[in-house]
Amino acid sequence: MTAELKQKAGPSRRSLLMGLGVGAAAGALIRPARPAAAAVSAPRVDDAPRAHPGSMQGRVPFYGARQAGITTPRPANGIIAAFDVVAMSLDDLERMLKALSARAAFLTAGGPVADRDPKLPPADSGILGPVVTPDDLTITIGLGASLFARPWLAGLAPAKLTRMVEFPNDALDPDLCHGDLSIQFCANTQDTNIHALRDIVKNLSAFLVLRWMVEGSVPPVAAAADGSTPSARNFLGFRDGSANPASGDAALMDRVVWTSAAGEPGWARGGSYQAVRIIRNMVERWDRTPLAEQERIFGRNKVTGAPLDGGPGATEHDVPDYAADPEGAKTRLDSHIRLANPRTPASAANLILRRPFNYSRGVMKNGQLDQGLIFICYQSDLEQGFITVQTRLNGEPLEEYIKPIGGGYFFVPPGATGEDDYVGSSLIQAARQA
Ligand SMILES: C=CC1=C(C)c2cc3[nH]c(cc4nc(cc5[nH]c(cc1n2)c(C)c5CCC(=O)O)C(CCC(=O)O)=C4C)c(C)c3C=C
Ligand SMILES: [Fe+2]
Repeated sequence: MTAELKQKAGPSRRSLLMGLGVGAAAGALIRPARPAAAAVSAPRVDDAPRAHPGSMQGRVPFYGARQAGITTPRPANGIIAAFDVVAMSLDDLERMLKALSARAAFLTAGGPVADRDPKLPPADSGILGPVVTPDDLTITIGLGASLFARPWLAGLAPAKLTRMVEFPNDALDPDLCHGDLSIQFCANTQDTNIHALRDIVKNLSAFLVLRWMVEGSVPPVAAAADGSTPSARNFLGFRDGSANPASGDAALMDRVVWTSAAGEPGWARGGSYQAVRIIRNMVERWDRTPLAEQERIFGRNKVTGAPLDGGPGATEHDVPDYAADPEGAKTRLDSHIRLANPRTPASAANLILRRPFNYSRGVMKNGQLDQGLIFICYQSDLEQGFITVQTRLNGEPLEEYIKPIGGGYFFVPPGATGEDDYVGSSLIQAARQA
């Protein structure tokens, strides 16, 4: 059909879609015309999707003594992916770690992609266009217990790294568990994370086989003045992260998050243990549960996030006084926050830094929403941290509404200090000297 004929035939499908929106265009074909007074405001051509309001130029340095993505502010989007490593020797592993660090350094810094040669597959997926925007991307690399089963890494496993075992309320799906290596991607937009994942999958295909991955997000919030990540609501509607230790407090992070030389192989100093749990939420059941019961289960006010023993002006940052409530009249003894952190002198050793994302993956075969929490936490000691806290939570009333289905434990090695270094270099050196 010529352009002239097209014009005579009436508005094109493209102009209908642009001017009215897909739903309105489809509706116009099947619904009777509405009276003019009830019409919605006139469609405008500039109603097309808008660009992301942020500049996407924010950078979080990849190089540093510690890996980024742990105590750095949490952006709105995350992906956690686990891989099996194809490496027959220590040299292979070193090649993989060097290549992975090089890709991560580029992706987090951003810049133009390589020139296009029509005879070759494009160097870049093109998802972000010809110039990769850094978008506050962090790429955090962790190593699983199974990697340390390789003979050439014998005796070098981090002291507390184990394979995740099933807790009583778990229904672990083997296709969503464990892995030799984890990569946590965090950025302002999910496109940036997906671009980075695709880049790594492509450029490291000789060494890394994707095992499982989950995408998540949290409502965007600005970092606190000290660089800590504020709370954000989870899919049960509660503020999550209120009592997180302040990630902007370097001395606290040295104790809670980063491994010291004590009890660990020397190469592991300055790293952190990463516990990942994919926890399905039974949101339909939750949404039929009375508000007061929901609040008792967590031990916090749903709107303000304040502990239940607070007065009218209480805030989410108030510290509950459990000593004044020994019977649990205000904050139930089996409430989530009281079990997770009883706030005794002894339980100070079990602090963890949480960095979760909400996930939503459509509908399950039984017609229920597939939603939940990608629970990710970091600690200097996996046994004292996640494992002890989860053990205290076993049997909590919240279990009626949640089901852990996957995850794994990983050790995040110290960071790469510059372009001539790579994540995992201290491990490779230790293995060569062993
Ligand atoms: C083993 C560790 C934890 C798991 C697993 C976990 C799952 C989980 N948590 C929420 C929602 C909330 N958790 C909150 C506090 C909180 N949770 C843990 C640990 C685990 N949670 C800790 C250590 C704490 C802090 C306790 C404290 O110091 O007082 C809260 C309250 C607000 C907050 O501080 O973040 C909420 C809400 C869900 C939905 C969930 C599994 C799906
Ligand atoms: Fe929690």
